Amino acid sequence: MAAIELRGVTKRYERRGLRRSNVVTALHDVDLAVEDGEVFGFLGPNGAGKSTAIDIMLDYVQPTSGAVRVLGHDVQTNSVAIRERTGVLPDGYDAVGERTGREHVELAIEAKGTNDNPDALLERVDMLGPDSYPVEQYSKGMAQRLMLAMALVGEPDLLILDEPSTGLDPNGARTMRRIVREENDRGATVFFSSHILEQVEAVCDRVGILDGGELVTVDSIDRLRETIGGTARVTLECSQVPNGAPDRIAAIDGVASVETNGTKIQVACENRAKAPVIAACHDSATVTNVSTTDPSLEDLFATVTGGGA
Ligand SMILES: Nc1ncnc2c1ncn2[C@@H]1O[C@H](COP(=O)(O)OP(=O)(O)OP(=O)(O)O)[C@@H](O)[C@H]1O
Repeated sequence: MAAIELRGVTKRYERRGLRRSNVVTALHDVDLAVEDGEVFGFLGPNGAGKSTAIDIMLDYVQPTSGAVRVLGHDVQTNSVAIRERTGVLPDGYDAVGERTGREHVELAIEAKGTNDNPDALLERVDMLGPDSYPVEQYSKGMAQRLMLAMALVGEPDLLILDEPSTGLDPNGARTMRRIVREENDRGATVFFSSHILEQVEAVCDRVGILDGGELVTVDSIDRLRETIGGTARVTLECSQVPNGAPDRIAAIDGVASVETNGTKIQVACENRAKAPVIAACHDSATVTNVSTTDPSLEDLFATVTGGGA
């Protein structure tokens, strides 16, 4: 079963300007199915429509047209049933008020009617300790960790995390990745949007890339690498770079550039050309070391969206 299903979803907003108003299409005819048990990463440049799509999944915003089902329910007629089984980390949460972090977690437990242990939840996000003072004194990263603890209440079947790494230091980002994996191992579906491509690459089964309101691609990162290509790099260290080797490598289909530096040959090429490059070098020299890097998700993102990450 699909945990999240969007069919032909379009969302238009009326944007009121100082002089005149116009209509913005935030999502255009989006079809998407996130399977039960997946970790799905939702990527896209600023203004691509990611938050709008998430708000529609949570029934905070209604689509102009199209249908949305979450955990088997229609979001517009059954949002209460969905929210009971979903943990949400909203984008840009502003921690205000005099309640402590622990009190916020207790309220979330009460609202969901579960018997979670607040200390255990706070400990999972490394917030046991700073949990006892008012959240208005929290830093951005602390507020983000607290929101994550609240999202985990009740072992939700679905976690929807909007830009979960916002404000987190590297330790916080690692905690976030660990929790995403633990929740997924428990059986939860995790859907999260992010600009931080390494985060997505580290934990996601599949990614969807949204650009200008259109879902331009949905695939596993490995398959995206294969289909989109991008630049791989091969560095070969030889006892001595033989005459003619750079030219022979440059002639291989898919090779973009060849540079030599002392006993090193550095090659930029398409993924498919890596093996022939290594073989050509082995044929003509004694190779002492080979290292390769795949095109990064950042390269893929730039290729798909026609810009930078
Ligand atoms: N309430 C609103 N009224 C008018 N336009 C809106 C509204 N909310 C979003 N938009 C517009 O819809 C488009 C998509 O915005 P959205 O916030 O969904 O993008 P996003 O991918 O989440 O961006 P970011 O990565 O910057 O958070 C943008 O052009 C934005 O200006």
